[in-house]
Amino acid sequence: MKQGSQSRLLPLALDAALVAVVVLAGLLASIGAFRSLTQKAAAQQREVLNAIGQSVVAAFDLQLVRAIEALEVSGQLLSVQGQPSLDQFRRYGRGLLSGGSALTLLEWQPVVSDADLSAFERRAAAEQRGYRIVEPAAAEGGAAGDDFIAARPRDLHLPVLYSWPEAGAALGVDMAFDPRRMRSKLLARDSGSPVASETFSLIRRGQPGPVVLGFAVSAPVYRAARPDTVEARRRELLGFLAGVIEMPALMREAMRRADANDLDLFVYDQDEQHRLIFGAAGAEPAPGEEGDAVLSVDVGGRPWQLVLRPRPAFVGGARDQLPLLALALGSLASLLMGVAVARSLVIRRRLERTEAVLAEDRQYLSNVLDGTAAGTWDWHVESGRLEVNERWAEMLGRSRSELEPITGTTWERLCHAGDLIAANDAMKRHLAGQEERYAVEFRMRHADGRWVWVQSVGSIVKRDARGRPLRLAGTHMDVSCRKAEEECLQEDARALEAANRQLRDLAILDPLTGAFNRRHFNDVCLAALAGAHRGHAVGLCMLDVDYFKPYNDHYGHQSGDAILKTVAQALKDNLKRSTDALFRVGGEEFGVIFSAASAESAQHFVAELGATLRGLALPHARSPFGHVTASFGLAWWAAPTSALTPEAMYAAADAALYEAKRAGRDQTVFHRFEAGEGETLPQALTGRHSLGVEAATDDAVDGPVRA
Ligand SMILES: Nc1nc2c(ncn2[C@@H]2O[C@H](COP(=O)(O)OP(=O)(O)OP(=O)(O)O)[C@@H](O)[C@H]2O)c(=O)[nH]1
Repeated sequence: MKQGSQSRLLPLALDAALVAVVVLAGLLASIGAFRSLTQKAAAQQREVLNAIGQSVVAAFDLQLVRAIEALEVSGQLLSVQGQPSLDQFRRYGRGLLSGGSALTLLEWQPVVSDADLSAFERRAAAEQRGYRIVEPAAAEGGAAGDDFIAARPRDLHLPVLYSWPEAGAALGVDMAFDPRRMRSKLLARDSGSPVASETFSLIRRGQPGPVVLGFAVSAPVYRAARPDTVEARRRELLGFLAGVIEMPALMREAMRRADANDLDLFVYDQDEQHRLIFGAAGAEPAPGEEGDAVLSVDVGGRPWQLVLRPRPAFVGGARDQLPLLALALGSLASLLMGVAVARSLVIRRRLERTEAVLAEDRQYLSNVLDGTAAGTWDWHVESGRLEVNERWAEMLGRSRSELEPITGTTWERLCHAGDLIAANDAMKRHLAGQEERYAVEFRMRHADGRWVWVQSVGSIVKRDARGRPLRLAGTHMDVSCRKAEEECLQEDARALEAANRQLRDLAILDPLTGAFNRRHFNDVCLAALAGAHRGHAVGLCMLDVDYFKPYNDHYGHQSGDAILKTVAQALKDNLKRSTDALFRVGGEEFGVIFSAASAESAQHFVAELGATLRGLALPHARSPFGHVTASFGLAWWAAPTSALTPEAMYAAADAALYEAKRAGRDQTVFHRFEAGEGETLPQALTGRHSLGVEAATDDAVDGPVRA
């Protein structure tokens, strides 16, 4: 039991494992496709981001480049011209700040030594009223208020002498106060080219409001055209033409572009601890995340890093749904494939079970066929092919291989010609639907030459779409033994019938002459009367061979028998109708019952009998007539009724015979009875003329009953 359940569970477990493998493989493939598509989508997204990034950079880079180039050119020009005058500077300012430049402020910052500072301040104040050289009171000089103090003493001062526009400018502020500002300026001095500062809070004296972040691009101005060496540049430095750029203004267009694309923009200054110098409002500045587009820009010698971070809207909008779709469809397909595999496995298991049952049935059928020793046949109607088992051929003392190819013709060739028609008829009746089963018995030729009786039973097992028979199958049984038994039985029956017939003949026939015996007289007489009662006349003729005793005595008993036989045969030959009958009622006495429509025909009939006997001319030495003669007593009833009895008939005919004997023999006495006459036995004869069986004795054969 346990082993059985294990053997059932094992295939189930294998099936489940197979389904799991199929589903898993499908899911893995889907995940693989998802990942590859996701990577592809991410790459595409990066490309899009980079393209947007380029556009964002382009939004401010050109302005910057223009501003820096303009500052450089102006710086070089001033290097040739020397210190600019106020008017000259204003012209520069007007020119540089117009035409889409990123610059919002232009300053002239001459180099002033600490010793010259006071004189310089006085000269400047003479030109610009109230001019004072100051610096922010706090170290971080980004305040917009007036919290300024007189410039502290230092080796070198860089006071803003001119500013364009003047409003909000850091006029008079000594830029040397801030080492950070100075770092870029000194770099510019040494390199001979404009250098951007790091970003800082712009100084906007007298202009309250929010701190504005910006940076300055400082172009060095030398006393002569741009010196070749660093030492010469340091020595010849006249001052700086500084252009101020406000970050919000510079980045406005870039921001707009980033915003329009659902991107957050962050700008980092890479030179100093990766400082965020510009960021989208509300967005959390964070180190570069995966998915960010990072671009590097050179801003007047300072490396900036732009980070574009996709917002959820960008990710959602740009995200390709294909990977998710592929994952979903792949997973669904895997599950469906799993279901399909499971279904096919279930069907296969079911098929296996069905096949096992079928194999069992086949084995059972084979056992039954073996047990019954039946041959099987399977007839393919269209091709005529006949598939048979080995037993089918063995029945005929042959093997299948020696009969191959086996077709309907093979069967016909082996079948007895006398049985073919019956077999074919049975087949036709079954094919026509007249009989539910094809069942027939026929003989088939055995290899040793004898005939084997075969019982063939079968039926249609396959039809085409239109119901026409395609295949018939059935069995062959060797029924030779039964047939032989039947034959014996039939022979026995025939013998029995013959014996019965003989017995019946013995019972009703006289063994010597073959005429009906006396016992049967009554039956025949009654039958004749039954016909007579339907309105026909009837006659009974009794005849007795004359001088028969002397014949026996003279010729011997055997000759006497021969005479009796000859006489009986002659009388039988003269009978006219099937209802006419001859009897031997005693030794040499015969009776003839016959129909005769008239008295004349009855007499004629009897006369013919007499003539026939005479015609035989049988010699009789002891008869006065010289040959065998007989006396006839004829009784004829014109219209007998039911009252007429065999006894009365016999008595009447016998009486006539007696008269014929008395009258001299070899003659006929005729008694004619009209309607109602001679139908009852005269009282005196009652009991003496009974010819019933009980009255018949062997003694009676020895001599006629005489009245
Ligand atoms: N051979 C032979 N003789 C028989 C048979 N039956 C009866 N007989 C004989 O028939 C004879 C009848 O003799 P009868 O009755 O005297 O009559 P009959 O000699 O013919 O004289 P009538 O009838 O008066 O002419 C007897 O001798 C019987 O033995 C038989 O079956 N065979």
